[in-house]
Amino acid sequence: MTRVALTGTPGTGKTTVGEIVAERTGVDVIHLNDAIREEELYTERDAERDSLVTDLDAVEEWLGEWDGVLESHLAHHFDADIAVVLRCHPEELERRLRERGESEAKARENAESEALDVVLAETVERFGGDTIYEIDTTDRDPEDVATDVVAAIEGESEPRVGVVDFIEYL
Ligand SMILES: Nc1ncnc2c1ncn2[C@@H]1O[C@H](COP(=O)(O)OP(=O)(O)OP(=O)(O)O)[C@@H](O)[C@H]1O
Repeated sequence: MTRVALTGTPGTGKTTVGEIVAERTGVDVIHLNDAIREEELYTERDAERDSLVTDLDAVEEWLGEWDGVLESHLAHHFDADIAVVLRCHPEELERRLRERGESEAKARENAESEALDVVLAETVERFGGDTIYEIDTTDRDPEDVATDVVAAIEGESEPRVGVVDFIEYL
């Protein structure tokens, strides 16, 4: 097994898809956001944003030589053999986040970040183009998206970047 970074803007479906991939393949999946809280891998609490400031070095150390699927919007900040970047049209992303109970401001902020390809750009900067599998989840079932992720993990599909253009949302 190798290490896979499963990343994407919040709401693109990483947790949902990660769980399906784990069930289908038996591969170990770490939901990093949970681990950061449970293992106290943070430097401080950001009271204003009601969030934790991740200690990237502490996470790196905690991960050690672990192999499996690392699922988080921060997953691409750590070493991995391949990166899978989930994408979602900003309008659908906003809807998903609102349905999940996020504030309008938070949903809008994430939708704008998705329109600007922020996570993809960060992932390309770290991984280069040859080990990234970008997958559009818009109008798709999580089960179908999981099938694409498994294909990427098992080396049955080609790396690809540049599959969406959401800039008109802005
Ligand atoms: N392919 C999909 N189609 C429709 N809805 C989806 C899809 N994937 C996930 N969802 C829904 O969107 C919401 C967000 O999904 P999920 O929590 O898996 O996203 P996430 O990327 O892990 O977010 P976060 O980074 O905040 O943990 C959930 O309510 C989920 O049911």
